[in-house]
Amino acid sequence: MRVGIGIDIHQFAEGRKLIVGGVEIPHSKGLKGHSDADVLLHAISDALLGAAALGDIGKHFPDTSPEFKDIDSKILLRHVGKLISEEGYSIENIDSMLLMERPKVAPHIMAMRANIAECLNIDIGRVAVKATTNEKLGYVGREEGVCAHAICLIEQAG
Ligand SMILES: Nc1ccn([C@@H]2O[C@H](COP(=O)(O)O)[C@@H](O)[C@H]2O)c(=O)n1
Ligand SMILES: C[C@@]1(CO)OP(=O)(O)OP(=O)(O)OC[C@H]1O
Repeated sequence: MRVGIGIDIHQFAEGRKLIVGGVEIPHSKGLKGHSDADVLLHAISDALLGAAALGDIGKHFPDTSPEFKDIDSKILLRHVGKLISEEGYSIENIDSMLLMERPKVAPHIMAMRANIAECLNIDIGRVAVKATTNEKLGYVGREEGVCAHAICLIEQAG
């Protein structure tokens, strides 16, 4: 068994959609990035790549490449899932945590888990998404940005 960790941070910006876990969440502002800035899917992608020692998302999807401009991060996560399975691994479980002051994401958690499970072709029961505010402290508390942490376990398939 191998463990992986991923952390991502994106800044809030006016005029952007707020997309987290592949779900568009109604809000006055969204997250800024080269891609759709899906902070949760990026943290999960990095955790999986880390578990297999395959580098990080910046290596696989450079933010200098026009190919990835405004890309749906579900496409990136699907690609990471494919790399993991090509290396002979299956995913035991993924746990993740969003640090986000606002808006409340609880109503969207099931949809996020379903998106992640679909991208990785695993059972939804293997995917957890949780959220906490930052109690108004720091950049998260000031609603300047969002942070996501993810960990995963993978194992040799078969
Ligand atoms: N963006 C968020 C943040 C939190 N939640 C949910 O609220 C609960 C309480 O958060 P605290 O930071 O006050 O502990 C938390 O356990 C989440 O279920 C949320 O939905 N969206
Ligand atoms: C996903 C990529 C590529 O479009 O862009 P961003 O949306 O800026 O995301 P980030 O988490 O900063 O790094 C990975 C990038 O390569």
